[in-house]
Amino acid sequence: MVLAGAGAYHLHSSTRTARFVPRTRVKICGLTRAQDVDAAVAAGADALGFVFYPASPRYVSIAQAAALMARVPPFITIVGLFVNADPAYVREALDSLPIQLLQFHGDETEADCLQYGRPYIRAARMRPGVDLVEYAACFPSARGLLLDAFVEGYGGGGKVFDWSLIPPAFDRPLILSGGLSADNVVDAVRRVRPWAVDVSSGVEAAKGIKDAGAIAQFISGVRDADG
Ligand SMILES: O=C(O)c1ccccc1N[C@@H]1O[C@H](COP(=O)(O)O)[C@@H](O)[C@H]1O
Repeated sequence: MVLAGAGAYHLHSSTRTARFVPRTRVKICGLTRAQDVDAAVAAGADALGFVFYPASPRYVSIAQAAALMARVPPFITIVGLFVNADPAYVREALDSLPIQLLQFHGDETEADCLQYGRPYIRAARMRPGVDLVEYAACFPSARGLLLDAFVEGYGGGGKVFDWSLIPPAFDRPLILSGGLSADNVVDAVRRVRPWAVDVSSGVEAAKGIKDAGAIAQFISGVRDADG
């Protein structure tokens, strides 16, 4: 590996040739409290996720989200997460809030995701038998594929999936999630070399309540793995 500014050259797992990998982006998801937004920003998060799925313990209303998002400084991406939402609700959120990227985590089709004319990432619920290449081909307009473990309730389950299900030469931006924490993120980044990692449960003291120390440790682990 050769260090190069904010990124590094790593051996590509399938071709064994060196490939430049910029620093791994970090998204902290499921923020419900002002102090947790501040902690994620202070720790160096690249993106913050807000869950607009009423069944989630991390659900925030549009009014709550407005207050939380107002704290976010420039150049940190604000992500709105939806699960099989009524399009009118998504539109209301987009009209009222500074959401920069949509995350669709339910059973949405590409047409469902595209109707808002905004950049989006599409969650793939990973379990044995899922063909990621085939799945990704259904979402050519997605800016990236977010890989999460298949869990009841669509996501945020704190469960790790088998990373060997990811095809080695997959050529779309990958956001790795599902049961990540400071304990496994170094290994995850070194093995998968994703574009970004996304975490919710693994940096929580309780559901929807983030732990500032765990967020800082998580991001520090990602930086170590990048090093
Ligand atoms: O966070 C939630 O409650 C949630 C609910 C429904 C769909 C997705 C949700 N969160 C996303 O799930 C993954 C994995 O989270 P975890 O780290 O395993 O808890 C992550 O992308 C969250 O953004």
